[in-house]
Amino acid sequence: MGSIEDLIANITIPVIDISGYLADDPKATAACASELRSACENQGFLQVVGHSVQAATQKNFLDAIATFFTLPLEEKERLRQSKSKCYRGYERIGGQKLDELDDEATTDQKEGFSVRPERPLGRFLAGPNQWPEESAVPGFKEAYMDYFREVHSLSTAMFQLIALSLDLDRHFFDHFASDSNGICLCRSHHYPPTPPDAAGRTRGVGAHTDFGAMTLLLQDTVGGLEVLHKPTGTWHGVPPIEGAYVCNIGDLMQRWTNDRYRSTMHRVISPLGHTDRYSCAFFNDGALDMMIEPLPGCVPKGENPKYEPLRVEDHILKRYQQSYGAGGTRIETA
Ligand SMILES: O=C(O)CCC(=O)C(=O)O
Ligand SMILES: [Fe+2]
Repeated sequence: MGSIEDLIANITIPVIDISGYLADDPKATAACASELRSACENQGFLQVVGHSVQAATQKNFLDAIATFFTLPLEEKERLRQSKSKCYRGYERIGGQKLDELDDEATTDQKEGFSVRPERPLGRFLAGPNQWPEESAVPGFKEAYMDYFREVHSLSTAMFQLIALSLDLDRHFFDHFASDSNGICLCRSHHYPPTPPDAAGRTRGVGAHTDFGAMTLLLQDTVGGLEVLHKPTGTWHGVPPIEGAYVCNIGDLMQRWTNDRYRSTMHRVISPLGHTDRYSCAFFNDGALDMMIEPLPGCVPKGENPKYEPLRVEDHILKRYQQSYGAGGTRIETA
């Protein structure tokens, strides 16, 4: 048996090439489903390469968000999320606190911009997006929406692969992943660098698990995302692979699979020196009225499910209230 140091040194985040699956090759599909199953049952994190999102779409998008974040704060604040009544738009540094491990934690040192499917104002999270003037960041909205469409389509394909990995019908999650009332969120982030003389390591995003079912994260080449290996309590960097998606299971999917697939704690350490980091997380959390109850195939014979059925809206609303403060539904009208 190896030592604990060997174990820790050998912890890696698997990289899965899904090109064969996307090309409908049955053998490659079976291999991808099996690799995905193992990643979801163990680390709860993987990186996806050979996917369908065009490199040019990613590049235009990353360029567009970098330009957006250089706007003066007053201009970005005009699009602030709290004004939108539906969690869309700009979030200044410190707008969200995600650390579940430390009650005293400082707020996250990141700014963000959130876009969701365009909807009339009404239910929780429904409403119009907020955009800067076209002249302020030319091409921003178009680059964002092109990216949104492509990553949403990849997310649908990933849910089909998750279905196959659980020996379910390939289309089992289609309704969840592509419902026209779905509450997807495409949130871009900017992590300003920590000055070299700043004491300690700065929290970009505090330790947390994701709320929803599955996240697809595009990160640039700077690095800083770390994943917790619970048995040893050690943090492991997710090495940036240009163009790849970091894919992770969220709390809703952990519950759906009766704890078979893992929603793993992760955090971001701010970049040091003079480098800014940019990333974008795409969360596909189904539609508000959907019920999540442990999948029959995930409950061992003779055992009861570990969880009661749960409505997506009840779960997501609670997590928003925790991370944005008790006034999770607080609306600023100014
Ligand atoms: O920016 C990153 O690398 C991760 C962001 C994240 O974990 C989140 O938005 O939930
Ligand atoms: Fe996260």
